[in-house]
Amino acid sequence: MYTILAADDAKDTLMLLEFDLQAEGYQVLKAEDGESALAAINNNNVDILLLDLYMPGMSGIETLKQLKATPEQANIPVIMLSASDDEDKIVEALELGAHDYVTKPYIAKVLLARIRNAIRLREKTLTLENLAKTDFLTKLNNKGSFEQLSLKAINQGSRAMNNMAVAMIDIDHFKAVNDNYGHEAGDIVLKQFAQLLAQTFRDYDIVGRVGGEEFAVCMPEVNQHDAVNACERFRKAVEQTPMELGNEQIFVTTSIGVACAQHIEVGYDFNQMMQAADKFLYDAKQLSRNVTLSHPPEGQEEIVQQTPAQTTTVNENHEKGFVGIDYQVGLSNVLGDDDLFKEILKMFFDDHHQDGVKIQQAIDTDDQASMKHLVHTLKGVACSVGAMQLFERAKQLDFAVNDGDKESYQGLFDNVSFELNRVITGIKTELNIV
Ligand SMILES: Nc1nc2c(ncn2[C@@H]2O[C@H](COP(=O)(O)OP(=O)(O)OP(=O)(O)O)[C@@H](O)[C@H]2O)c(=O)[nH]1
Repeated sequence: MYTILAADDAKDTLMLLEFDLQAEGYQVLKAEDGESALAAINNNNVDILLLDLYMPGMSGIETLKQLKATPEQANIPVIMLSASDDEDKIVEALELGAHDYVTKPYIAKVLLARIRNAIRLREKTLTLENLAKTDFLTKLNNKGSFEQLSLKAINQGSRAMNNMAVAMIDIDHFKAVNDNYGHEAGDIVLKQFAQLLAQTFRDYDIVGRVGGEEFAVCMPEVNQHDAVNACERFRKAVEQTPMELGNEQIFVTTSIGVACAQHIEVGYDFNQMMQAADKFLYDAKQLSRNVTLSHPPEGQEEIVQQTPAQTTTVNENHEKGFVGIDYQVGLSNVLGDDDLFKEILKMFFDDHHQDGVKIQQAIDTDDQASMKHLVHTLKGVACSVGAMQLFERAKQLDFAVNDGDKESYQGLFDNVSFELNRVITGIKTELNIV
């Protein structure tokens, strides 16, 4: 149902308008001066404003100017009502952005037709506004809209609002998803990830996609403890929720940085808070990934929530046993001794679950010797436990290391890391390692 606000100082006109418009099924709000009209627009979703030119206090022209100066309200169509034939005023109103004008006493049939016209404009404008605010792929708020809504929450709620938290959320090793499954599959993962994000947070949290594989949540009225808990709930949900890629399911993980502020006031620098959350996200990526990181509450250690292993994993073989491992190949290497093979897998887990972090460090510090040792060892043990995909990927990186082809290290390593995470998580799950 459309809501029409009628602003006129003549009570009889207001009554008549209410009667005619309600009969057509519109919801009608009434204001007797410009100030009350603007207040009513602030507090309601007004679709059309019928605005008298001459009112005591704030005139129709002044009210129109203020409305057009408020970005979120500037697109509400305004139909001026005028008993005068002051053509200059009517022209002025139209030039200030009024959609139409109607002379009083009005003819109901004509006024209703003009309102229907204005409603068509309103619908088109709302559609365009929504398109401009929405991320085309995930249908979440885009970056601009996320920031605008968060600022609005600060400025609207500031009198009552004590706390606010912002989380920056990034999918781990997303490039490897694209590389291994294709860009289209990457898009499907982004959509499902976004859906999970919108489902997990509260309705009044503001959720947006702020970069390629980067998302953000603004949580009004939340203290740090609750914000970190909410993010942890989401991080675990991601870890446990299969992303459906047609015949295949893959699992991804996510890293999260959370920044909080207390005693939020009008004009609070939201950008600063986003930057702080971004910094924690960066630290989370450096630390291990699949982790939520936030600043310490007064006098306490940094808040880190983490599961022991990263869990970027694909589980298409899950029901068959250890993910990413050809069990029969590994088993045959120990002459079919099942218990011994499981012990070896446990040793593989103990010795190599941090290899991803170590190799990344070696790349970052250009430590060729460590790189060579780590990759070569990983390649060898991957083969001996039957992790054949991991073996193939480590082999390619090993070649590049031997050739000193540094430019390709990071790309090849991302593939190794992705596969290593699958294998490590599979072993952890199958052997119930906590
Ligand atoms: N499919 C798809 N991929 C995207 C989109 N936007 C960005 N990407 C990809 O996201 C990847 C981001 O990779 P990186 O910034 O290297 O980060 P990452 O691989 O997620 O690794 P970490 O963040 O360090 O864990 C790039 O490969 C981009 O091409 C998109 O809309 N669709």
